[in-house]
Amino acid sequence: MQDVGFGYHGGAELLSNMTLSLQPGMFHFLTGPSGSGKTTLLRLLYADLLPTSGQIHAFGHDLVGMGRDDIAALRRRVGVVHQDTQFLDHLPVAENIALPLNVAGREVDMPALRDLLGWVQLSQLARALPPELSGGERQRAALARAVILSPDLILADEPTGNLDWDMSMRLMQLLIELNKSGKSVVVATHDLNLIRATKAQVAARVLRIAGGSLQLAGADL
Ligand SMILES: Nc1ncnc2c1ncn2[C@@H]1O[C@H](COP(=O)(O)OP(=O)(O)OP(=O)(O)O)[C@@H](O)[C@H]1O
Repeated sequence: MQDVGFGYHGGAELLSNMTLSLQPGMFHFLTGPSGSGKTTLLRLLYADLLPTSGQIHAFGHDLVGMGRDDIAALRRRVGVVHQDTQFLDHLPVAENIALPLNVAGREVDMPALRDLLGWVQLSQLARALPPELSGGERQRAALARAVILSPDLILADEPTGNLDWDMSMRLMQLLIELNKSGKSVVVATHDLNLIRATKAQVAARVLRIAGGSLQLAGADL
């Protein structure tokens, strides 16, 4: 993104002059105080919001002025784990995870789905309904759903928000594995301990939003 500015409803700019390049295969943290605009920046990255000024290019396309089909194609290359994960509560976990395939009009590859459930350690809960899951299980299901279309970029918004330390690190481990397999990962979090623990395992770039601008955080986290 180049010189991006954004304000909700055409109001005052929440984010200003943001220039950012997400490198393929890199792990990024996005940090900053509550209300600084982390979720807003992620939403700009998957074209859920359009910038008020500046340009955003993703996978060689300019997001501003993109048609609906192009945006749908872009979204298939970006997996999002939302802060407040929503599931269809009447459908079992496995079917919720497979939903993006159905939406994209693709066949469900059952062995691949079983592998994915195993990877997030939810095999035993494949037939459970979402309200029966713990917070950590929900977040792992959300991650599985975000990666089922094999996206190139994974955006996770406070994915460990309500989880205890062990469960947070388990989830981060999955994101680290994805990154090591070549995916770009962006994790929004204000948990500096989580950032430190992750940086001990993977080279990560830490970006901080402060006063509406984006800065590269130093080693002094
Ligand atoms: N849909 C919206 N309409 C108007 N204002 C909004 C909207 N969504 C967010 N905001 C405002 O924009 C600001 C940034 O919100 P955002 O959710 O991006 O911050 P954040 O850094 O992700 O916060 P947190 O860490 O608490 O999740 C806040 O002041 C928020 O009230």
